[in-house]
Amino acid sequence: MVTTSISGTAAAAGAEPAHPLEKAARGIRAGRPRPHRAPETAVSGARLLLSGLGIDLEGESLRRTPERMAAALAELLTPRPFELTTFPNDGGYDELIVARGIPMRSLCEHHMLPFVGTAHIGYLPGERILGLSKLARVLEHFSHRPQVQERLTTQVAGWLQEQLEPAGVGVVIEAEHLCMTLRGVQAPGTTTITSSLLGTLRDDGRSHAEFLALTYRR
Ligand SMILES: Nc1nc2c(ncn2[C@@H]2O[C@H](COP(=O)(O)OP(=O)(O)OP(=O)(O)O)[C@@H](O)[C@H]2O)c(=O)[nH]1
Ligand SMILES: [Zn+2]
Repeated sequence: MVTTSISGTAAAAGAEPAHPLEKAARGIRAGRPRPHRAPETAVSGARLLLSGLGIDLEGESLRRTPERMAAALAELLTPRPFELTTFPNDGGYDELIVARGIPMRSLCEHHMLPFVGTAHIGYLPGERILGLSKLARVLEHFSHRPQVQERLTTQVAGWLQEQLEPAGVGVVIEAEHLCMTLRGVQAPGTTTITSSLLGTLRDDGRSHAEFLALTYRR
């Protein structure tokens, strides 16, 4: 079973906005808890960072921006808990199971900017098969932390191999790193492809080729 490893803490409430429409919107939202709150130290840090960059935080629109910014980052760094549901492989299914095109987003640990793309995750089953949604949940679990794409790819593959004990596992991720396309070298359109193949998918030529053919099909 996988459980949440990071949890947000309550941030200080922002000043009550003056505009009646905004008050009404807050009233509508009041029935449900804000999904993510960042610690006050993170809110203070965001305020300091923005001020240091010369951004004027006075005024209704920007007054709560440090709180929102810290909460947004907390959201991106907090995986949702889930249970790993598996079933007996009663039918003796022994071909590949591949979830293609799973959307992924994570934060590059060097710049704390998003990298965004798709993942293809598959395995060759052993004694048990996995609830299909769990392939996407495992990806989300390892995406919600400061990451590099290579580590994310190997963590997802390694974890599935360890927990499910299949005959083989394959993970391919293709992502755009905003730190590379929006800033710095500014190479728009560049995507990075990483892969991790374990067990039969690594060692057996036919399985290896079949997995890559399935994942690279457009
Ligand atoms: N290997 C790897 N590198 C990454 C990943 N995400 C970002 N990077 C790179 O991390 C490197 C950090 O390099 P630095 O030279 O310290 O940072 P920088 O001065 O901002 O570099 P530029 O991005 O080239 O402007 C950059 O080359 C990024 O492209 C990733 O997932 N994997
Ligand atoms: Zn980066």
